[in-house]
Amino acid sequence: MLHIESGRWKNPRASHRRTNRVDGWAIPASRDSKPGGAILKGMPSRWIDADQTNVPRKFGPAVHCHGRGHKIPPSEINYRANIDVLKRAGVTEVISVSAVGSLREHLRPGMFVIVDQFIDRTFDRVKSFFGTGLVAHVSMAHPVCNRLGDHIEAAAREAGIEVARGGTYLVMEGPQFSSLAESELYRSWNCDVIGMTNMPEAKLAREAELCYATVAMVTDFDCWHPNHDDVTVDAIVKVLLANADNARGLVKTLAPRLHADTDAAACGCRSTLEHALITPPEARDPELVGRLDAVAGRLLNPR
Ligand SMILES: CSC[C@H]1O[C@H](OP(=O)(O)O)[C@H](O)[C@@H]1O
Ligand SMILES: Nc1ncnc2[nH]cnc12
Repeated sequence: MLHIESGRWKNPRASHRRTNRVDGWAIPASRDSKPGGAILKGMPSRWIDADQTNVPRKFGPAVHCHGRGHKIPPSEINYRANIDVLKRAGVTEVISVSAVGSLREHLRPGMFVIVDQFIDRTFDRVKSFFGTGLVAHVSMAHPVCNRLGDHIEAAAREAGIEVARGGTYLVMEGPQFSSLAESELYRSWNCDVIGMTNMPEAKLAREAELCYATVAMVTDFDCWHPNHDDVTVDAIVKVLLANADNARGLVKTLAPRLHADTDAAACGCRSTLEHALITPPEARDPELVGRLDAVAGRLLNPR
């Protein structure tokens, strides 16, 4: 529902120019294929959704991946454009704040879960920046940044938020919610929470060498719990609104911690492409190489 990605930028002025030059990934043709609303116009002051999150200005851009007014369904989000534009903006850390259903008794609505694994059951989304003309295989063994997870956990505890560290997020295609048989299947796979948006986002963030973490805000018990009603949008929105202060509190507490982290630059997430490109330089498609100037610029156009 409220889904933002935040990070820090190195040089807002320069990134603004670069963003205007290439408006998202793959030169989007329509307004809806552009990244989420808050980042559309490219002005740094508009990227920060201060009215929604009170994100301190220096913290960086916030992107509503469903667009303003929640008009874009999970399958239609241009995940590549969102990540590409964040990379162009100089963002280095992406934190996804996502509504999820709980698949576990102990993960109750209102709790925040810092997930550390995903099972990707989506099937109708483009999942890579790479492809014919330049093939890359990055590791997704550990899909989230543990360093960011540590900061989020510490910030949540400081802000007095009930938080669980670790958990597996099942990403379903949607937009319909799960059947009872599906919900039970995911529980039997030891999944902890379920949502519709974190894939391919986490994969693309990894390809773009961004640190990525998810704060999953539990809003419901999906449809498996005998003592709770089946999930509805109304119920989700109610829980989200009741927890908006916690989400704001977390972001506020987190921002100074991230800025003070002198280990960030050496984080392993920043070099995931190092041994991932398999197509030799002479066989690469120049057009694709050109489009990858932000995502893989560190390797393709070393300074
Ligand atoms: C509003 S119900 C379903 C919707 O909520 C979650 O979105 P997000 O991850 O952006 O918070 C879920 O994944 C669905 O897209
Ligand atoms: N039960 C659920 N299933 C899928 N996505 C969700 N987002 C919030 N609750 C959800």
